[in-house]
Amino acid sequence: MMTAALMTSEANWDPTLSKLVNSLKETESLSSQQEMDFLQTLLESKELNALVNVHSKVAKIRKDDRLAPLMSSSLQVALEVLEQVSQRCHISPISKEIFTLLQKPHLQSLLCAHDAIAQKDFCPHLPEIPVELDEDEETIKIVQLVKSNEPLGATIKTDEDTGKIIIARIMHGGAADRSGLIHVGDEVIEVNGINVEGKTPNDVLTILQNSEGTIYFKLILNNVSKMGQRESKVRVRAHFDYDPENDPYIPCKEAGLGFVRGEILHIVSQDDPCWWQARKETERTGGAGLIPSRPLQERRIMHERSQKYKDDSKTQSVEGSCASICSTPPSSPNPNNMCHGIKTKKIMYDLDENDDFDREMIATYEDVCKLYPKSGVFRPLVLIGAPGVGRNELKRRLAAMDSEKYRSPVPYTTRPIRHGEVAGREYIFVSREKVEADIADGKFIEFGKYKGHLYGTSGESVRCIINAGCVCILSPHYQAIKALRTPQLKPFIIHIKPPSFERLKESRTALRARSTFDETNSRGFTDEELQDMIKSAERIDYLYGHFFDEEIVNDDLATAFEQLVLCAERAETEPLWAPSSWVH
Ligand SMILES: Nc1ncnc2c1ncn2[C@@H]1O[C@H](COP(=O)(O)OP(=O)(O)OP(=O)(O)O)[C@@H](O)[C@H]1O
Repeated sequence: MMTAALMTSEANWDPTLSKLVNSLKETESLSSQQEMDFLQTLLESKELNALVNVHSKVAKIRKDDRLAPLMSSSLQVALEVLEQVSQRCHISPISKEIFTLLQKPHLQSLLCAHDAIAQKDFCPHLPEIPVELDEDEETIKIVQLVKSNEPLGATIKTDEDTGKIIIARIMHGGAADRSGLIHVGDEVIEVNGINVEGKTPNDVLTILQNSEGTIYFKLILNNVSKMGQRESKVRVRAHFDYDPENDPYIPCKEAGLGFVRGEILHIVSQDDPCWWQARKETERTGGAGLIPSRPLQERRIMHERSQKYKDDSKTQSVEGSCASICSTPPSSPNPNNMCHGIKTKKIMYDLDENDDFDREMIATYEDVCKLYPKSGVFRPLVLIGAPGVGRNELKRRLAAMDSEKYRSPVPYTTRPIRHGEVAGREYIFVSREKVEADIADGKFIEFGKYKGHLYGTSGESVRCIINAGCVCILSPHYQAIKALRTPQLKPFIIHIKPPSFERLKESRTALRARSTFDETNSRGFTDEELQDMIKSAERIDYLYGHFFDEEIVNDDLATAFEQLVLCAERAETEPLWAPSSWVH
């Protein structure tokens, strides 16, 4: 026979398939010749035979205990080891080697593939066989839950079309979720024997609040969404403070999750367009809470701003008086500059509109990932702060501590070279045309104008320092944050803040600080300048607070410097949260 001849000629033909083909002609129940032909073609196909062969081999290998994986989370373990050894890299060469090895993308991909196989992630995930339900037939279920101090972790609402009470959401990890008995979309018919038809969600809530011990729900199951909800892996950094107690629109205050700006949140569900479910990264156990979704929060901010602008236009705000932002020219790395009395001047940055633009930026949540330190490549340290607060003083001290390691780029200027200056030491002296062209090409990370001359720092000079394996320290004008915060530079940004007015005055007087608002640096700060410093710091915090990795209050200089050294060490050795776009 043709079939038998074809099959026996193939050395690796699966015997089960041959048997099936041979038994086909004996099958009388298949009356249709068309069906017989179809089956015969399928069973004789090379593709099916190859698949069956692979399957048999995998099944055989899986029986061999020696090949059983020891664990299915090797990548996770590797990342944990990475985190541990990262703190020891600078003291142990072995740790450093392990650190470099574990960072290799090939090794991580290998572990990832291993885990996928160990978790049998290759098995097909077939959809559940649908239960054939009569259209009119409803599945009614009595669910029994014991009331405790823990909230139920579910919210209800009135269905807009039917007016029935339905389960609106189940909080991840909450009591309802863990019970596995209640699902989104289930219709509530009775609570503790009380029919809820025609009642509002608040009525139902009152019934629940007044119940003691066991609570019975009579539910009509929603057959569509019985599948378990999967947790998303998204982590975000909150760019605003949120307190559910003060939110009149949250569907259920008790289910809300409050947080402050800068906290890292694990978003476990984004199913609802308005209310996400999240957990704090630092509190890994317990149920999730409700937070406003990004689109909802953006709409709220837009609304608040339009209200504020309306009010502002009525009462000419004093804001206008601090619209022009002052800063010193990018200071040179000349070690002589470490002494007081060097030329520090006011520069009027031509970026006032930019400042308004920053105010327009809608900061809600930023997707973040852990950024692991790379040996030999240091993140630039960026010191942001109000003019005169002490950024350059701290920068100079860091460079003085280890001048081989901590370096600042030499700024460019269009002003003529002065007596005693060395080209390339204090400044790189260039023509106005060149600076203007470079600014237009986006080559400067910061620039400003003073007495008709341009000053600026080029991105290239920053990259040179990084590529030389040094830590680049920058103290730019705060508007430079946007240009600096790129996946290429991955800066570690520190806000140097002034202390209270009293402490500011006391500390600056004690060390005979020189005012940077005075061209000749011949006097101390006036009270007004110190007040301006505090106001300016508040403004910087308002505009850019969400971008800061750390904050240092520059009260006692020695303490502030110690904190800066610790920050520098953290940036070098610890895996830290950073925008996802910097990691992927
Ligand atoms: N914690 C402190 N206590 C006392 N004096 C300080 C402190 N920090 C800085 N100073 C002094 O304050 C003055 C201004 O500091 P610095 O030049 O570093 O300010 P800056 O932030 O770089 O200002 P600008 O942006 O205007 O250049 C200097 O004389 C400095 O020595």
